[in-house]
Amino acid sequence: MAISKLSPSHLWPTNQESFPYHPINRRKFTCKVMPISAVDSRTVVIGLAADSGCGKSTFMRRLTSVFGGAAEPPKGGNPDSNTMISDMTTVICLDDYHSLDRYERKKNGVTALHPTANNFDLMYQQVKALREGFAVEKPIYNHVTGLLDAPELIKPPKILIIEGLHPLFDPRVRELLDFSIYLDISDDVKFAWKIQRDMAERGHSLESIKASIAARKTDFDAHVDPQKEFADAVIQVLPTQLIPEEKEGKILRVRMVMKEGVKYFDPVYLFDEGSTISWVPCGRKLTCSYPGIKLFYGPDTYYSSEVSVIEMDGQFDKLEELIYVESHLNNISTNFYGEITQQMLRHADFPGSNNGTGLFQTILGLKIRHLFHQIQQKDKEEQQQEPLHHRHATKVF
Ligand SMILES: Nc1ncnc2c1ncn2[C@@H]1O[C@H](COP(=O)(O)OP(=O)(O)OP(=O)(O)O)[C@@H](O)[C@H]1O
Ligand SMILES: O=C(CO)[C@H](O)[C@H](O)COP(=O)(O)O
Repeated sequence: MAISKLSPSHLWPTNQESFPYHPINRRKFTCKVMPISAVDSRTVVIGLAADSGCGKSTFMRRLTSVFGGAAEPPKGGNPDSNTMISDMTTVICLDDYHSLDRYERKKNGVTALHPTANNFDLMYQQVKALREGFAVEKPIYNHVTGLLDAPELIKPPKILIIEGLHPLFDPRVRELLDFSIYLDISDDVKFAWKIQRDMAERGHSLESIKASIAARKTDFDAHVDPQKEFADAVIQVLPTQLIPEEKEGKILRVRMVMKEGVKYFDPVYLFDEGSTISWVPCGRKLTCSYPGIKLFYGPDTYYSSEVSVIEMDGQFDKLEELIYVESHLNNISTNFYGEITQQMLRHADFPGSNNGTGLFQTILGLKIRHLFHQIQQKDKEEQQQEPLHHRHATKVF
């Protein structure tokens, strides 16, 4: 069936057994009513966009660890839940808003990246509700069976992270985000990572990996990639320029593009804010084997927005020596000298810990912590100015 002929009943599963109370189809969407306490600030919402296999889970592990406490699936819930909860954060996977299950997508010849296969109305309503302090019953897309399971209860956390293919696709959802990130992995590197994971860990053949990338390419280019224009920070992962023709993805050139003028976010800089700087730190204080390390910092434009870019090409030999580079970075929002290096050492076994992917993900984690505290502080000040009887109001959705 052509996509244009899909009716709403195809867009949302109506099988009562597998999905007993879908908020949109089975009943009017209601949220559990939760009182907003006088001292709590609202939920801060962060969006992380990337294609599948581009390092979202790894980034999430780095980010949630900055806030402390282990992130775990909801206790006693569906073992195939995609949600991760820690003391401060809840990470929800936007695959849960697929409106077509794997079999319906196949039947209709549509990929999970196409907007038709996703329920953006529900995504918007539920992210908005959580941001405003209401619990929601969110669907679960089961990656094992390819079906939509019964929903799970998500309570409003202090920090909500929505990660997946389309957090920046719908302008209504974009408006709800306090900060957004896009992981932009170049085709060569994406291919190398996919091969490494899907061949080595999942037993897929080279041909099937190539076919899967090709099948997704049109929808990726049309509906996922354009979201990077709207991100507050983009991490671009490219093959190194230190070795000519290197395309294996072993040595990476990683660029962090940071928009200017984003509320509560001051771009990181190297040595001198606003200057253009190229720096090879290898020498007495940093051990570098071939091909070495090169850093770059400077102003630029990105989709007509003013940005600052910081770049690192190459990788560290001794992670503890990262402190030397860290001491020349500014606006990094650390709580103490050496916190970036400490975080990187703590997760030395995560992919990308010896290069710019791990470094910039860690820095963004610290920047998001700073942004969260700033919003909290502002909420507190506003609440103190509000008359007491307004503060104890119970919100009804
Ligand atoms: N920074 C990195 N450096 C090298 N390899 C990486 C990096 N980040 C991720 N990878 C590789 O890519 C694979 C996918 O990473 P990860 O599971 O974090 O991605 P994902 O976007 O969450 O994927 P999916 O959406 O398919 O679950 C990992 O198994 C790892 O091999
Ligand atoms: O791009 C993806 C996001 O993770 C998945 O491919 C999408 O969710 C479809 O899932 P499945 O592979 O189970 O059909």
